[in-house]
Amino acid sequence: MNIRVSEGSRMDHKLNRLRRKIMKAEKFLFVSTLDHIMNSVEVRDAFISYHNESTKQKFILNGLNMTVAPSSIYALIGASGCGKTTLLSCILGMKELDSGTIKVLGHKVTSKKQNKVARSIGFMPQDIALSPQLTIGETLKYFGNIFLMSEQKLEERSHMIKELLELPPDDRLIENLSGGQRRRVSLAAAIIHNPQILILDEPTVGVDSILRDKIWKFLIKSTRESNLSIIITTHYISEAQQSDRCGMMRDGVLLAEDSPRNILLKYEADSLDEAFLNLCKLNKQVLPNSQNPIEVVCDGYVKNDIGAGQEKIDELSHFKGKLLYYIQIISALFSKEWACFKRGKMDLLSNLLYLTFLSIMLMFGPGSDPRGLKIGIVNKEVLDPSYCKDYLRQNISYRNEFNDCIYEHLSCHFLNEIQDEDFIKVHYNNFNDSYKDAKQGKLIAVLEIQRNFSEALQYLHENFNANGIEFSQVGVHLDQTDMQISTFVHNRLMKAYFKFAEKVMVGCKYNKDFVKPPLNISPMFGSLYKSFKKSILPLFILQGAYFQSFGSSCYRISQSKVDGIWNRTLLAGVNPIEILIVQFIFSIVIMFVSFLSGILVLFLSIGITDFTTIFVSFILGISFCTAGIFMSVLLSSVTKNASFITAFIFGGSILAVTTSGLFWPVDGQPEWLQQISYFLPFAYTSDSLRDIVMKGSTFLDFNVIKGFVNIFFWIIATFLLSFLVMKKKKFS
Ligand SMILES: Nc1ncnc2c1ncn2[C@@H]1O[C@H](COP(=O)(O)OP(=O)(O)OP(=O)(O)O)[C@@H](O)[C@H]1O
Repeated sequence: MNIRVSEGSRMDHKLNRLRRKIMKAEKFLFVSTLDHIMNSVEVRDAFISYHNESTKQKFILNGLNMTVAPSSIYALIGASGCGKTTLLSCILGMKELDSGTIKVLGHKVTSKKQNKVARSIGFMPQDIALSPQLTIGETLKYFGNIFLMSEQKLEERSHMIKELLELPPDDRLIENLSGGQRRRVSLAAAIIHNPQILILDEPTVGVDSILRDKIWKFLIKSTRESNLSIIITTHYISEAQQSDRCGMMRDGVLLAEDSPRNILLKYEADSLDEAFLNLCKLNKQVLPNSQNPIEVVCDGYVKNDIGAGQEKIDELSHFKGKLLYYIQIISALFSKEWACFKRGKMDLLSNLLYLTFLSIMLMFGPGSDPRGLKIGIVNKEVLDPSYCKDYLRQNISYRNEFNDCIYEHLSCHFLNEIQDEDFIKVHYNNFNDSYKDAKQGKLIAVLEIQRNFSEALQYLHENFNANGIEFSQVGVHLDQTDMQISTFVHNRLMKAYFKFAEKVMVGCKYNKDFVKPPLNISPMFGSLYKSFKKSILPLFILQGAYFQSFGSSCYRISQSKVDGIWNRTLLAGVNPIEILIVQFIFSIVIMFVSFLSGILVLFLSIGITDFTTIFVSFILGISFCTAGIFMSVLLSSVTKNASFITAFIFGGSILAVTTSGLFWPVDGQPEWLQQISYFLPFAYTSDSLRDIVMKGSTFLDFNVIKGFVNIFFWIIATFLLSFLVMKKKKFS
């Protein structure tokens, strides 16, 4: 029965007929014993389809059947796009079949349930799927740990694999390796735990022929010495000749599945390439739902048990308990995160000190008075400014020697009250010149004082007659382009005028309250002039903290999905919740440091030193960061698209500024927007922080409670939604 077919030689017809008879006999023997055999992998009537742009259904697997025996190498060959990777994804449970069944080591595979035999499988995807910031040593250690290997076994196996695959030194970073070297590390990660089933998606691409030969020898030896089964896809059809069984795939079906020897015989070919070509010609007319022309012939089947990795879990749960299992997995995940994080020094520093930088910027930014603003002065009463200077130098009194009020050059007194540190005064002879400069942006305002300003003021004081009041008024022409600046100019000029008017009143022995507005404004919380920084800057830090926690956690999760390490970790039997717990701990520790340092720097610099205020603000902020991290989990479970995530973060920060009342009170919004603002997590939290800082509110105050309730609503909502999304779509 063991007839050798040397490559290149042609069989004569008689011999071929004889061999076909032998094959039929083998097939008969196999079928009669098939019921008692447990295959490593069984695929039955597998259908899977996608809808393309024109919403036409396209079958990728079209009623496919496949059988992989234990202790064998199964080579899956076929043209690019025929569905090989899709089939492997279904076997691994990453994709769900539309219909049909897949069994791995006797266990039905479904993408929704945790694969019971996950730790018995080793998978090398087509993409590298490794963390570029890890070294080779760290990568192998990571995979060894998540496969629950003991230190000693990991050491032994790493040593053997590194020699076999001729890997570069342990401390070389994956990102600095060549394409071929990366593929070899990826293969090493797939075989490190000595799996019972090995699924390799084009492992020999970019590997030189000598090493390729070495890898094949290793695979063959491994299958002979243990009950390891290997499914390997390859574009090098000649490689498949070394396999025990070969599946020739086209348009989602296996045209043939047999040992290479039998395929050569059956299709009267000298090489598998030729056999594949002959097969394709024969099957040109195969229709989408037609019977699959599969041929099942198996050699040397043996009864099999669940793989070594699974035994290890059972052993572990028996001896050490679930807790130890979690500690091992969580610490493996944590070590990997930390190794990646500490390597990016800039990333580390910017993450930890981001809010401190922001606080320092804020100390000098919003809330400080504008400096160096220029105002134009058109003083028609005293055109020459040096005359005013001389006059004030000699005469600062408002009364003469007879104690009479002097209504003379009062414009000089008024202009003197405008502080030089507030404004630079530029004098003009006429309004038109000043207007031209204002239009070019050289002036922020123009003050126009009438020729008979002093007389008009005297007339008004003595007669209380409204006629001619316009001559006593200073025309203030404001550039309203910038609201903040024009409000500042307005306030400062009003302040200067009231000071001047009060001095005139006192000087002339009138009641100074006469010129005061009839509203006596005094602050209940905060102080009249110094509240702005206190009321607004903590909100900047709060929003900054939210978007830092949201953005950095989102980036880490989606990057692990893009790198492929997310899928590979899940395929090793790790639960997504376990990965997310580590991500959460990692992010919250970073935020703890970043937010604490940021808030301390800011609060102390703006004079908030009360411990309770700092403590309550910190707890509110950290809870808010937690909501940000949960939001990132939700977003990254929906998509790993970097441009969408970036747009979401930027859009979200603008939304936060708009709806938090940071720049404009929420009460100023239309009612429908107010409802959105109070639903989103920004407005109530900002109100709470304002109250904590300005009124000294604590956890028991209503507004603060509202803030916390809003935050916890978002934490719970995003957690539940992420859970639901991940239940449906665990793999990226
Ligand atoms: N999510 C999807 N939506 C639509 N079409 C898809 C999707 N995933 C895969 N396909 C299509 O299914 C077909 C099979 O893809 P698959 O990756 O399994 O091919 P393959 O045989 O592994 O190819 P290669 O050898 O080039 O890797 C391809 O035409 C691919 O474009």
